[in-house]
Amino acid sequence: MNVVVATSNAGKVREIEEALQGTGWTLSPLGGVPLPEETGATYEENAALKACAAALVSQRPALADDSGLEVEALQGEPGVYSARYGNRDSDMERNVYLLEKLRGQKNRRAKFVSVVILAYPDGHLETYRGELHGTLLEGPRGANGFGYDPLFVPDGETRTLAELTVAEKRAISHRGRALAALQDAHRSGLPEREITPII
Ligand SMILES: O=c1[nH]cnc2c1ncn2[C@@H]1O[C@H](COP(=O)(O)OP(=O)(O)O)[C@@H](O)[C@H]1O
Ligand SMILES: [Mg+2]
Repeated sequence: MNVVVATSNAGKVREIEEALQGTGWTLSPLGGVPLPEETGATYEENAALKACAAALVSQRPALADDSGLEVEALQGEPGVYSARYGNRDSDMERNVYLLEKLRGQKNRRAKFVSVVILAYPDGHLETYRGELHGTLLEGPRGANGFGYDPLFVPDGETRTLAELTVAEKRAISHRGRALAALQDAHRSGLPEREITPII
């Protein structure tokens, strides 16, 4: 199967390529296809917007991830707005913004959520979800990964996500789990597919 990876986030591309290595699928980059604005209120809606747009334009199956960090002490913020949190332009600035919001806060619990959608040009959608629970540090550690990885220590780990290799992160992460569920569904024959007309 030739699948378009509907993201321009280099960190996600790296993780998706590593996770799907064993599938035998050919993964194609988005190319110049512009992704729609994320106007949805949920990860599911945003992932569907991105995957459907890419599937329609390319006329091939397309895979999109919409994800975010939900912080307990901030009532689930930044959630679906993680990519633009505080209107800051870079991962580093968003990490600084988050640390400021959490200054003096004892409750550092948070979780990552990833929703992966595989959309087909005929309008079929497959949806997979993964979560990763952990705690947020008071300063960044590590240089791997992307986004909020340097602040996040998964439960059962002493290292941040940014101190793990791509394979180590995949084995436990929200995105790794969603992508593993996708592979399981395809290994055991094509899954029941939810039929949602795109147009
Ligand atoms: O695995 C992760 N590690 C660290 N941060 C993540 C991870 N997954 C999602 N995020 C954060 O949530 C945001 C999710 O962004 P979104 O899925 O809307 O679009 P994007 O693909 O344009 O980044 C990321 O930009 C990042 O800040
Ligand atoms: Mg989003």
